[in-house]
Amino acid sequence: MKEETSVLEFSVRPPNLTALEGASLTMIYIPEGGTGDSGRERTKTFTYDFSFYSADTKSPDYVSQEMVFKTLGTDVVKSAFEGYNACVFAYGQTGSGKSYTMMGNSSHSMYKSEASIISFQRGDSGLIPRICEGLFSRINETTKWDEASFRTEVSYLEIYNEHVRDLLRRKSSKTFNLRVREHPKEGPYVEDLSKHLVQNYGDVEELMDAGNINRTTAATGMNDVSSRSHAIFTIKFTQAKFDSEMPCETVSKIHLVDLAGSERADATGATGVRLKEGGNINKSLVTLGNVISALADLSQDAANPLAKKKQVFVPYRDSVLTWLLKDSLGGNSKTIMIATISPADVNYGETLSTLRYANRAKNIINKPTINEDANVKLIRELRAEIARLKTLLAQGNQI
Ligand SMILES: Nc1ncnc2c1ncn2[C@@H]1O[C@H](COP(=O)(O)OP(=O)(O)OP(=O)(O)O)[C@@H](O)[C@H]1O
Repeated sequence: MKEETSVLEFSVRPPNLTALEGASLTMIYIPEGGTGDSGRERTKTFTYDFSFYSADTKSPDYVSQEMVFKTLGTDVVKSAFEGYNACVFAYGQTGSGKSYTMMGNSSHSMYKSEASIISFQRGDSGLIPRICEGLFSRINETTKWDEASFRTEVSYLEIYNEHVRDLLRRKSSKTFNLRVREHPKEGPYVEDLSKHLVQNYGDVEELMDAGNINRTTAATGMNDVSSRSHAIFTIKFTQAKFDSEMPCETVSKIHLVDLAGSERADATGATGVRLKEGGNINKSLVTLGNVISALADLSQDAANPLAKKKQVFVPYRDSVLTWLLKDSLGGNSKTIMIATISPADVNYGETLSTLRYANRAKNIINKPTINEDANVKLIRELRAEIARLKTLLAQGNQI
């Protein structure tokens, strides 16, 4: 997706299957002699804003979690302070590193055992904890000088079989099957979703850990610690300050999304309940694909003013995921899509499909705007206009 806004990058995780290969900025190369169809064209070229290679820690091209945060996450923190909405979502087949990129290894340790939690390495934390930490470190810096006051709220939900579940509300009958509704001004939201006021990074960490334990996970043929649901961690960040002696308030919403595996159900050897999950997960992802395609068509149309305008319908409401992410897809948000791919040649087909999906997404143009009080904005603009007219008047008087 573009901006005005969006960055698209892909990352390659270390192999847990067979062969190891790498990726350059624009090329994924799978060597001759690898598994699969020998007549198949082996080299495909794609262009993205960034590519991150993390398959081999010893490689000179190796990119750490910290570097990924510095390249993408710091912009999300900056956008929040400027009053823009932001969204990061990770897309890719099961086991390709979506959860690792978004949450890091801490969440997986949670699923495994208490002992793993102790062995969790700080350097392995992903974008969500780093973005939250970045927000609070900047809040502390700013409040030291008394420049502004802040309010930060988080919520954490999962979409599983097209039902929304609150990952942070315990002991409540309203945890499952929450309704998605649409506010005329603020857009789609989840009714009765719990929101938690947080004062520091420690508060966020506690909630993240609780939510991760609540996430539905199930083993599949492809990944033992596989998340079969889409998870959305949302931060609502409000900043109040004085701008040219005028009180002003900005509100930004940051969605951090870990999508379920994008592979087809049959590729995982799934049966029964698992197949049903696969079907529903695909429904959300198919709709996401349709939304991305429709938006890409619209963007191409807009870029060509001479062409006859097509009637394009964007099917946001066809799935819970796309409805909730409506603003992040072609709307008021700075959106980053991260496509994660496996370096194993056995995953050639899925890798290619992920890269094509991401290639389509990069054509989308979002229109982010600063979310601030309309009256304060009007007064600021009028003041700027008065200042401009005064300057013109002064210049006129000099002639
Ligand atoms: N860049 C990486 N460096 C080290 N380990 C990684 C990296 N990427 C992924 N892994 C490891 O590979 C395994 C699978 O990754 P992960 O769970 O993030 O995949 P996923 O795409 O989220 O899968 P799912 O769709 O099932 O949720 C995990 O054990 C994870 O820690």
